[in-house]
Amino acid sequence: MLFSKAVRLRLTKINFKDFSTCKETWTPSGTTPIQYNLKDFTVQNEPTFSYEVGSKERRVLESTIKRCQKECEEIPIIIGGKEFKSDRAVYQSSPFNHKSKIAKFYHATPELVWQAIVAAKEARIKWEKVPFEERFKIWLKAADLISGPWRQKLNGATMLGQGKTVIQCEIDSAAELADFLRFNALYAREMLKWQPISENPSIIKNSMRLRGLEGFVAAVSPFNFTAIGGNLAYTPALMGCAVIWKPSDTAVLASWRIFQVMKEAGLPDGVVNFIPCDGPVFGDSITVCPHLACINFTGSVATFNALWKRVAEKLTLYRNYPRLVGECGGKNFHFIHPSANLENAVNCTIRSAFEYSGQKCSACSRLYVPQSLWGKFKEGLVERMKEIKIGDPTDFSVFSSAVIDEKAYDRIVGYIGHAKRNLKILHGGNHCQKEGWYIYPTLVQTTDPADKIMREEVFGPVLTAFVYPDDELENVLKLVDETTPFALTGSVFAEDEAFLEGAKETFKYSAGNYYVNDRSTGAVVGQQPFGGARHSGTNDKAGAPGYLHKFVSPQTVKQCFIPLKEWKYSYMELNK
Ligand SMILES: NC(=O)c1ccc[n+]([C@@H]2O[C@H](COP(=O)([O-])OP(=O)(O)OC[C@H]3O[C@@H](n4cnc5c(N)ncnc54)[C@H](O)[C@@H]3O)[C@@H](O)[C@H]2O)c1
Ligand SMILES: N[C@@H](CCC=O)C(=O)O
Repeated sequence: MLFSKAVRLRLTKINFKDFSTCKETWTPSGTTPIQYNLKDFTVQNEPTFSYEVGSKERRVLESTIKRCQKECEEIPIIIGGKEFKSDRAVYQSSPFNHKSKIAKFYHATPELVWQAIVAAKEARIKWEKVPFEERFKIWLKAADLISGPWRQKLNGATMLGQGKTVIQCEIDSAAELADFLRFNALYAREMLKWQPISENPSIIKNSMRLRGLEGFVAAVSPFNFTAIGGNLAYTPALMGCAVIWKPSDTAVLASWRIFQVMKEAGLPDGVVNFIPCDGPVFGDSITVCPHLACINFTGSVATFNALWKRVAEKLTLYRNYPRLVGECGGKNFHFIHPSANLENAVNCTIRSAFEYSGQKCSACSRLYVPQSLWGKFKEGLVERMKEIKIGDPTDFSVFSSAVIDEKAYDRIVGYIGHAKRNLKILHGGNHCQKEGWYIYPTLVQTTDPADKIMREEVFGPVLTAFVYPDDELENVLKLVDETTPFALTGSVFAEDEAFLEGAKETFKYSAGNYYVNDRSTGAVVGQQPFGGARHSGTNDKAGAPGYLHKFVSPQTVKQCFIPLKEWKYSYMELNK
């Protein structure tokens, strides 16, 4: 059965054939009802709330957090709408209080992964026939649920599970997630409008239909952005694919909330299957299936390379060439020109390097400052770093919290150890794992611009500065471009227009998201489509229309209305 009883009841009230007149209203609690004309809807970025003391949103979030902290929620594996468990129980705990378990879940066995593939393939047959307008309806409803009644459930799960402060939750699990759903529905609608030319449609009619990918899509998501998991799993579904979604172990609760919202919005069972699993077990299971149509991945370069290699080894096994969409790591730069506005550059650097403890793929981790500005720049950074409060994010006065888990803690501590032994630590360098995985904001100075700390992704609150002689500007620009294999984000700070023009050319391939006089983080769906090339990924730009093309296999149809009465060409007759 394609739809649950509740969804069937809802669908019978709506005439899906006449979308030019269909206006449906959803009323998320506490928000103004939004009217969508499904043929011509427009969308806007979801505004973020302020969480002032005494505000309604703050009260609701605080009570959600309390409830969530009291229970350790049990989360099932979901295959074709049915719940499963395995004997491999795993717990998600708060990074800032590793004794506090917030969720118990189960790792799927290879057998369950295969069962999910079968369920997805079956669900796809019916799902692909569901008209796009009907899919848009589900997506827009889900976005409204996220803006309204589900907002704090998502924010609470992201705060407790991934250690994000309220503003970091709000821009991720509320705004970015709702934006992905609404903007992708809009982009899909625009995509449908394009049709090939039919010079005389009464003789020949050309058309193109957008088919979902044949087989199944495996969505594999990282821990650090709740919204990215939602985009990875549900954008292929919007385009008619069926998905098995492996969330990150350290973001399971927030990912589960997305799954619940999409179900409530009316997504039929089996279209997206929720499969928590050990990473390599999942990778090995999906890559031996001939029906693998796409891996939609975000995470580290090492994991994406491992998956790519597995697919390459099995290439002749597959019915289709699997599409590999991968957004990976970064080694993002802030380049300060002598003409820069110092205060802006310092503030932007603090936010980019230390918000969410540097655990954004876009976080600034290498800084280039001219000798002429270094004294004041360093002073400005250190002054602000002393003011940064690190702690439990349920205390709304903290700027950032602990890093995600022990593995991340050990990796970052390793880089700090390297800096202590070989470089100069200007501020910070301390860490403590007693209660949570705490690493304090750290500023390092290196005289070797090719040191490993300038080349490798640290993914923590460690910023390394290289001070360059003002008269070496051109060489340093080239150095910035050539130092690392990554090309995700980068920012240039300058008031000198001629320099900015030149730098834009030098850095043409150094960053997929290039910023001028702004921080290297904080891309907004629809405004700064996100992704990088080189080893930062396949640069398919989440949050832009082109992304959707990865999940369709278009079919061109030419229909002829005039029978062919002669097989010979006329010139053949003339030459007889
Ligand atoms: N470019 C972007 O848009 C973007 C966005 C967010 C995060 N990132 C990157 O993600 C990384 C941080 O996230 P992470 O620590 O969750 O990354 P990760 O690579 O450790 O894990 C990502 C996902 O892959 C799974 N996994 C691990 N091994 C696997 C395997 N062999 N087969 C299949 N799946 C496997 C994990 O369980 C997880 O769900 C950083 O490198 C960061 O830069 C990039
Ligand atoms: N899109 C986010 C980064 C996502 C990766 O972690 C930003 O622009 O800061």
